[in-house]
Amino acid sequence: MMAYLLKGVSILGAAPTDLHISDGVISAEPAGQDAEVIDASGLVALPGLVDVHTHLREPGREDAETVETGSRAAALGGYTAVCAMANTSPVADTAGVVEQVWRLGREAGLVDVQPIGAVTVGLAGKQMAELGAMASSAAGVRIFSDDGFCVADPKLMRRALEYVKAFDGVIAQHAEEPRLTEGAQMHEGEVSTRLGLTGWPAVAEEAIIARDVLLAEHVGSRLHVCHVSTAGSVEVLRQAKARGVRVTAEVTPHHLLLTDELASGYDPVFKVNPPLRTRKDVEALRQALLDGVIDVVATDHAPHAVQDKECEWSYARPGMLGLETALPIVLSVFGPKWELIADRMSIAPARIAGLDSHGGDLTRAGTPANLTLVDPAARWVVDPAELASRSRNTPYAGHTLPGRIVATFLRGEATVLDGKAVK
Ligand SMILES: NC(=O)N[C@@H](CC(=O)O)C(=O)O
Ligand SMILES: [Zn+2]
Repeated sequence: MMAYLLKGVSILGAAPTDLHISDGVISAEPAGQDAEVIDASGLVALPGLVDVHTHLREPGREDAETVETGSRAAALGGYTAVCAMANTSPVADTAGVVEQVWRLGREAGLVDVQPIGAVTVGLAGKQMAELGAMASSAAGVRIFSDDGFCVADPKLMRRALEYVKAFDGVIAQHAEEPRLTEGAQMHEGEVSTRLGLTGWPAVAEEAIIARDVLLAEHVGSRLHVCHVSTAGSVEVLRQAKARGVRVTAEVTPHHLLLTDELASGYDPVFKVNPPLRTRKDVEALRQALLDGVIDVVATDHAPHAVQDKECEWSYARPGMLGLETALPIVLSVFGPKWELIADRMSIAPARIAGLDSHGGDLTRAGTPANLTLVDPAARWVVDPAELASRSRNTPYAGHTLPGRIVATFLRGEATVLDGKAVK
């Protein structure tokens, strides 16, 4: 096993120090002659990023992404763990499928791939999937979600919340009241009116979150809200948290930056669920992340094949890439608030997902060496053709972003060095 000496690194923005990695952990002692020395002056070390919402598309849509290509994109983005959403084909609604995804993740060996299990059979919202079997499988599923679809039936949602309580699982809800979003193409507001496109009203998200925090409170179980996108949702969450409801929430980098105005050009790269909202929503989401009302940044990395994205707006699939641009976008929005970034992108998501070996304290000997090195001074231009993802649907093509991932380590082994994936 390789040993590393990161010379002059700044841990979370603190004064430069030497960081030793050996035997897969942070070490107090230099490893000796054999350690590979990395000049880390000017670089910031963060605990490896953890994404609680990634679409890897395998099995079923390997033309858009595979566990391996998505894992590589993740490592290059500074991630050491990703939670793979269940909306694959077949759906990850049995122990067999989640174990398959988990095994493919191990084989790729670039990040820890933690499968998310479906809440309902086939994501159809009718019958509960075998949550217990997925939880006790080799994959050890902790998060369950029908993401892509909402668990709209309140009785099913209640039962699922009750069921996962037994093994401290969590239901991650894609909050969208389907009756309020029929035919929706974008956020309902001034821009949709001008463009003549059917709108996805904010209340379709807020009504489900309001219902679900009440259900979670009633049951005393854990709820996680996926990709929160509106100012009203933030207020519902703020009140629920103040009452002590066991709810956590995520926001995507794109909802922290982009607005519905971008639909005006009819470029489907900006079509996503939930839709890009207004400047007021963006401001509320930023404040909520700072306040901790929103716990984590999650990418909702949603790769799509060219034919599913480079077509007319109404036919295009919703979703955008996220893994390779998440940290730079967060850095561009908040600046070098490293403690905040480490908490919202590593420590809190690791806690939500139950990934105990991630999000650790890099100043403590014995912490598993899951970390990433960022060059905050480096700026780079996003070129979709250069991304490791198998898909090209980044909304940031041509944008100059701050912050380059220089190296990533998974249990002390480099997965990225000099900004390149090692395999
Ligand atoms: N976010 C998206 O627009 N799309 C996701 C599903 C989802 O997260 O809702 C996808 O799987 O493509
Ligand atoms: Zn979703």
